Amino acid sequence: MYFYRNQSTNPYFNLALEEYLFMHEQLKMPLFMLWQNDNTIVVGRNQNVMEEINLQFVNDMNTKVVRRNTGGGTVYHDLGNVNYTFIQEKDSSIGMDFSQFSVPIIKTLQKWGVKAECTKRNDLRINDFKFSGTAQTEKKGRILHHGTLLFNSDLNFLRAALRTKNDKFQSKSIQSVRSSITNISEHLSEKISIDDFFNELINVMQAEASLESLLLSERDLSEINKLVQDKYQKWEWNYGHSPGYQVEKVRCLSNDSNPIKIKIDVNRHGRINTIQFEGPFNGRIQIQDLENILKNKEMKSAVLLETLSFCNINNFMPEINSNELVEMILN
Ligand SMILES: Nc1ncnc2c1ncn2[C@@H]1O[C@H](COP(=O)(O)OC(=O)CCCC[C@@H]2CCSS2)[C@@H](O)[C@H]1O
Repeated sequence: MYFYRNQSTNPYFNLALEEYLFMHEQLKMPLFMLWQNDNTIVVGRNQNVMEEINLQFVNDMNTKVVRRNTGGGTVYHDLGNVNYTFIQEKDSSIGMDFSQFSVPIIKTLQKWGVKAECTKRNDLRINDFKFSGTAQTEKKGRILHHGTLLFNSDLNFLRAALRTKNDKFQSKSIQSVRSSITNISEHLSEKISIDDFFNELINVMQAEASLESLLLSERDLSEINKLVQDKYQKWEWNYGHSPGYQVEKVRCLSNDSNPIKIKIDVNRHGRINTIQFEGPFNGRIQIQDLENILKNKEMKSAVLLETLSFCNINNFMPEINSNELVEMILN
């Protein structure tokens, strides 16, 4: 089996690398890769970012948001979380049973006296608390199966980043399955570092199949970086790609305690189909102008701010602060 210890912690690069390894015909298989992302939310292919994350917190904390190619829910990664990826030919023995990929992880934890179990959804749990989520995809007779391992992540940060408001969403997007979570390190009786954990996992894998290091060429790296530029760093993929949705939310301006109801219909490219404001502005002709001006604009801070400044909203509706309005629309 080929092994790649990916040292990059940049999520855009890492997801591009995974896609490249999976799609590249000439690369060698089966492959096992270990990697980490620094401070990142990773959403599933068919999810709506706006429905899954606390955008305000994520922006304030400079957390990156990136969409992956596999289905399933939203997870948080930091340097206390380890990711693994298997890429191999799909033989008939796998079928829909991906539990075999958790065997090395369960064995590694067993060495330290920790009993982990694989659920029907292929989550890994200790005493019913989840520490690993997995997802997979298949193409051209190959499968990619990957998973997270919470070793000593910041679980409070994780909960805050994934905490959502009570806004009403309607969409066909896949919802995350929220669970009670735990870090592996909480269950270890000896002091074991994340590097020890990496090394033990590699030892266990080595005992199962001899590992040969995979080397990437300059050409591979330049193709991966192209994928970063063209896809993984782009708003269009990470935010815009969500299935279309409608959201209804209630917010207040800081200088007015009357609630404003905002109804937004967003298409599958992240653009506003229609937007309606109800409340203190009811009946004002200018609000209809505002609703029209916002049509077809991306649900993106810079675009909305530019639109509002272009139409000089503060001249005709001085009670509205553009920054505040954009926050209300997006968050
Ligand atoms: N890092 C991490 N590990 C395990 N569980 C997590 C993590 N972050 C959040 N969660 C919990 O899982 C649910 C979502 O569970 P859900 O089952 O909906 O989604 C998943 O598990 C997807 C796993 C994707 C794995 C990929 C591997 C490499 S790139 S990402 C979330 O609401 C939290 O309760």
